[in-house]
Amino acid sequence: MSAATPLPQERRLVTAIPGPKSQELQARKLGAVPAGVGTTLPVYVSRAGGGVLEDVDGNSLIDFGSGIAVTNVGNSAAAVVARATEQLAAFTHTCFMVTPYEGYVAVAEQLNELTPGDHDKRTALFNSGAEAVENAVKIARAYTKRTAVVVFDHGYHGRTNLTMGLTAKNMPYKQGFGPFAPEIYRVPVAYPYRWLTGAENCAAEAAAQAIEVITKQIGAENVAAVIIEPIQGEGGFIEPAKGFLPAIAEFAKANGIVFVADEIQTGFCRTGQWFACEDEGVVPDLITTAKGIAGGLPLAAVTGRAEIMDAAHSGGLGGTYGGNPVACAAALGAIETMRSEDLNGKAQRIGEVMLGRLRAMQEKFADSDRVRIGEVRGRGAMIAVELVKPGGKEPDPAATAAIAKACHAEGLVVLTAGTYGNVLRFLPPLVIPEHLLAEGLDILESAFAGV
Ligand SMILES: Cc1ncc(COP(=O)(O)O)c(CNCCCC(=O)O)c1O
Repeated sequence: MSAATPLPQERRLVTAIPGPKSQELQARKLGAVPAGVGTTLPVYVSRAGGGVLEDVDGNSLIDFGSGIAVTNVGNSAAAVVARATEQLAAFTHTCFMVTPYEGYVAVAEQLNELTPGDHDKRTALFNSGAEAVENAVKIARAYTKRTAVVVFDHGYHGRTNLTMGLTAKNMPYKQGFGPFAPEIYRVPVAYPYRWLTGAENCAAEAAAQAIEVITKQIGAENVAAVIIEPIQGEGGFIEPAKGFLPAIAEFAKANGIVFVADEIQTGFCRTGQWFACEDEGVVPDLITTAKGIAGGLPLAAVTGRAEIMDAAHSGGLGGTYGGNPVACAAALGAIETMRSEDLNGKAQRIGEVMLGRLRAMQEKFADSDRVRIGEVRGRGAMIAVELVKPGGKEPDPAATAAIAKACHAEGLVVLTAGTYGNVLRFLPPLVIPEHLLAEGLDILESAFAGV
């Protein structure tokens, strides 16, 4: 079948998962790729689109992962393919720092318009999320002439040396790869489910603790930037208690600290809004984006207040491939799709369906003597369940892994997350048909029952 043939939106298992051809390819991978490049599910994909991934053995799997929150518009979305194909045939690379091209400027204009705040903005494009975060730090330091960077418990920001230092969880991201950059400081985050005095005062108490660390241990006048995910992704889809983000943003503003929202996982309609900061009306000084930006092509960005972005001297920002023309064309196609298909509305609907079913499952398994759903949380199509052992809040990473494995065997691609490895996260493409969403949740419920 040609790539243009639409994929049947169905779960179809014709072999065990993974099938024989995938197993052959996995054997080749082990002989060609280092073990450090892990694999969640060694199923080798041949085609993908809508809410499914087709593998080399002819199986069709339901996708609750979107390649880790990337294919929001669906794999090979029509507008992405059309624009990227046209660009591929025109030119593939000139280096925007050498001889520029309109696509980069057009993407920057879109991001300046779409991101929160109606102030004058500028956008610089890069290739990966970590690269965007690295550059947000450079820009904040250039603007403030300060060096300290504040990040939060459970935060994740990348795998480069600086972003490993910004990331909280040691394994698998940091172990053995130090030393890490200096001038990085970690403070508490308002994690309602695990806040020791309960969720009610979590936001105020966590903000007070974070601000005390900044003022008493670092010196607010020494801090260039605070960097926070509006919903912490790899840390376990932690929604900071309402009020926490505005309190941190307000403190930053009052102390000349650049407030950086890392929306690499939450951005581009994933949470039912263009950007998750909108939920509490927070307007960041800088925002980092990637993942959903270009329908799967590698592109990342720092967008922010013009006076801050312009603090970096001419030639201080860049890189060979930053804002590659094909990736920019794909991004324009992705953003066009987000608008034309109302993907914010679709994400909100996915959230309604998933939260309803998962809360019913939480009730159904409330008395299980094997595993329980400690919390159902998230917004839009960024939903998760935190799994705990019966009788309390002790994380249950083993049950989490077992349930994910059972889902994989039944042709449902799900991902885990969390500092304690006890979070099942759900990131379906925003274009997933509702019947596949329902079927995926049925598979999940069966996996819970059988753990
Ligand atoms: C908030 C947030 N900031 C930064 C990043 C980093 O983005 P890159 O494009 O992976 O560099 C992420 C990437 N998250 C998925 C990492 C997967 C893995 O490497 O195991 C993120 O979620």
